[in-house]
Amino acid sequence: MSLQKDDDGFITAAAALSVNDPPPPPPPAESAEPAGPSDASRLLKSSFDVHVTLADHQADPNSPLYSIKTFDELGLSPDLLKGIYGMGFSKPSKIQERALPLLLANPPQNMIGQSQSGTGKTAAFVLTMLSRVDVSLNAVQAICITPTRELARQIMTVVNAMGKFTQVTTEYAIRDHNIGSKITQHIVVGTPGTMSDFIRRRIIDPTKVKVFVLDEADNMLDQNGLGDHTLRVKNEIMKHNKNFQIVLFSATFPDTVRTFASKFAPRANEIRLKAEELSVEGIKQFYMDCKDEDAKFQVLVELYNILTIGSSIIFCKKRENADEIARRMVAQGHQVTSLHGAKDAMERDRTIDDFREGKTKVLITTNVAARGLDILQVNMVINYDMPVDARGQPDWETYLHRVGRTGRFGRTGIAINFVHDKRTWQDMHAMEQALGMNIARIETNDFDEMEETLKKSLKA
Ligand SMILES: Nc1ncnc2c1ncn2[C@@H]1O[C@H](COP(=O)(O)OP(=O)(O)OP(=O)(O)O)[C@@H](O)[C@H]1O
Repeated sequence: MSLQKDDDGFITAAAALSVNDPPPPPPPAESAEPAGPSDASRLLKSSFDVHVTLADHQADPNSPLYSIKTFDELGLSPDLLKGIYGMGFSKPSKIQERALPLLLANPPQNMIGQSQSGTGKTAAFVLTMLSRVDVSLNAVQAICITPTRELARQIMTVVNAMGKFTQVTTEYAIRDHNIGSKITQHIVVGTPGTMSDFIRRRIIDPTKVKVFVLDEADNMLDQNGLGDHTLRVKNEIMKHNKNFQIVLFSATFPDTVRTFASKFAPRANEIRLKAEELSVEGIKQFYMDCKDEDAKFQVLVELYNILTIGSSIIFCKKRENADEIARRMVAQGHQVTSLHGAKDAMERDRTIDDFREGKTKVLITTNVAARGLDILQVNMVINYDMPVDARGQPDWETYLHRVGRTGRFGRTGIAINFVHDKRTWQDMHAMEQALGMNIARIETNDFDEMEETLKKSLKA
């Protein structure tokens, strides 16, 4: 087996896997307004009003946010209901309504759940973990793994907010987080490498684990990615305990991974989406035709000169590109920060916390931030480099996750793709074909038109 480090510092295994081998502040619940405006940069003031009509979306039968039930009907305990209502949730979304009765049923059943980005999958698996904990027993009973520390911290915020009125305790399994010699808290949330390390070193005793959750499950099972660690965690739990519930959630399940997922979580209840259902309606998608690679930076700067947007994320292919673009934008007077796997843990935490709180408004990053991040005020995503997989092929799953950082839970957002040569054109068309939608052109020579188009989309 050959081991290599991926772009974000994870050790990844190139060998095939066999299933038979043995606190940042919570995001505001209902507001899409940027938090805490500052005069420090021209990027910071938003001239756009983002109208959130959550009630309308939740009443529309075609929306993934629609449901016919209330949280009271989903079999949750009164303490958990208090936590949910305390977070400002009034009605379940479709995935919550459909998944929760299956997830909470006894005897426990495995679940493979798919739903569009920003539709509330986290609450579904967090409520499952919280519901299954026996608070009279001081032992790890639920384990959740997710690809990045940023996501682990975000999920923990949700666990703590939803579990606020329960006696459930929590701990992290992420790098550079201080823990004692033994974790006895009920729910542990972390990244796969650290989780498997903690189990191997007996910091976590897996014998009492009842629920094992994989968030961003397709990524966690990917044989070229984090699958090796994930399997190890599962096998450790299985050594001592045959009856635990396996819960897999993601917005995407490519066919290659789905087969493996079905073996990983046998006899699972499945909630699936068709390819044409994957796009989120509130996210308007565009492309900008740039003369060449160098011209992309000029277009980016112009875009930020004319637009005063809420918060935005710019995705690049490599860490070095993210740092370089950040450096050049700062030199031009823009306030931006970069985030990627080469930064140390403390800096990553500070960067994402500042961005979440609205202290910084532009995040330049790699695929480390492509999945799961839930920051409601993000209303623009830019694919400075189109996403491609390890073989250089257009990666539409990553595309969906990246653009899904905006348009959260019915909000509006725009996604802009930079294309500059035949190759990037082809990549963009591959996204259109895979997702069955059109990406509209934005004129790069006429800034007034550019501004008007984007403003209109954000207000739509
Ligand atoms: N029932 C609800 N009512 C109101 N808001 C909700 C509800 N459920 C979830 N939300 C909010 O919707 C946002 C998106 O939820 P979440 O992060 O769980 O999405 P997701 O489906 O996991 O997305 P992704 O695929 O990008 O990870 C969060 O801010 C969450 O607080």
